[in-house]
Amino acid sequence: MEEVRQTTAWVAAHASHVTVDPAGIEKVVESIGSSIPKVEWDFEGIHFFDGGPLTVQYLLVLDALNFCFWPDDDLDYDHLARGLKEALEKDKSAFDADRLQKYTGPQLRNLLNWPRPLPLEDERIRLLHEVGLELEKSFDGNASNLVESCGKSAAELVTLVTRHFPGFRDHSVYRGRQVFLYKRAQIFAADLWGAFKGQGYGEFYDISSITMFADYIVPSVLRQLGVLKYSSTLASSIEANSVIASGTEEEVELRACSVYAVEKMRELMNKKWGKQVLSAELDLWLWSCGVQCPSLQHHRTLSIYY
Ligand SMILES: Nc1nc2c(c(CN[C@H]3C=C[C@H](O)[C@@H]3O)cn2[C@@H]2O[C@H](COP(=O)(O)O)[C@@H](O)[C@H]2O)c(=O)[nH]1
Repeated sequence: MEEVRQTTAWVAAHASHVTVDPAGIEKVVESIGSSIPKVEWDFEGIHFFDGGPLTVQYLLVLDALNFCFWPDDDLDYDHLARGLKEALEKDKSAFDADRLQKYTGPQLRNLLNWPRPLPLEDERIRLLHEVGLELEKSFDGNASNLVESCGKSAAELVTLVTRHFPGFRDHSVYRGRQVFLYKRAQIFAADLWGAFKGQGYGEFYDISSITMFADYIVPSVLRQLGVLKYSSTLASSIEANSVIASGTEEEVELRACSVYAVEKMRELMNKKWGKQVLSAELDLWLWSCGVQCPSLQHHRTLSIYY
């Protein structure tokens, strides 16, 4: 995760479309006071949880598919989390490694009870197959074995996930440098931590090493709060709902500056209030604000990473 912190900080220092405003950070930190509003993991009540290895399997499948809902106006993350939960409740073997390798687009739609093709459906299927194949090859079919092999380290879990599953290697090249975001790999660790309440499969001694999860909701919340400022051209293209191509300077800056800004928020909170705040907690609070405010316009990038 040090790579994520260092490379996103470099982008923030060289960015020309997105600025992180220290005064905006100061204001937000002042306004929330010494404790961030506590948001419970699964505040929506949409996730599968049985307290055992099947939950780990569910979360890996969920985070393998946790990206790009916006091209369909009616689709959002809730549909995925709830759809996969209901599928698993109906059929406990739905996410067995051999089954994951065989799903087709129409079968996935059917599983999620979604009436039309999903955005980036072929990619979703490719990633499901990848997860099934690698689980079978290296982890006896079980995501719980993957988690057990990380020695209760979230950083090690992210390393293992990105080493074994190429689809989780979320990075970009920005002005000749490689930038690491690892959004879905990190959110998998945070989801385990949240679902298992820091115990069992969710026990990580270094959960503080996780950064925020660079998606399309949190940047728009940070902008609304005055933490991020956009150039006028970037602001107009987001307002016009134009697609911002994956890997462009604008897109990388939006994501990297969000990671950097949340790290700065947490540093300031630690300094001001002497409290260890986790980026994962700040993230969940910011994300929950964003999804409760559907009028917030977010950037639109076709990407398998978020
Ligand atoms: N930064 C950040 N991004 C997150 C999440 C989550 C869900 N986390 C769950 C974990 C426990 C909670 O109870 C949450 O349910 C999804 N996303 C991203 O949002 C976007 C979907 O938006 P919309 O199209 O409106 O549904 C998409 O990029 C998706 O990848 C998060 O926590 N943080």
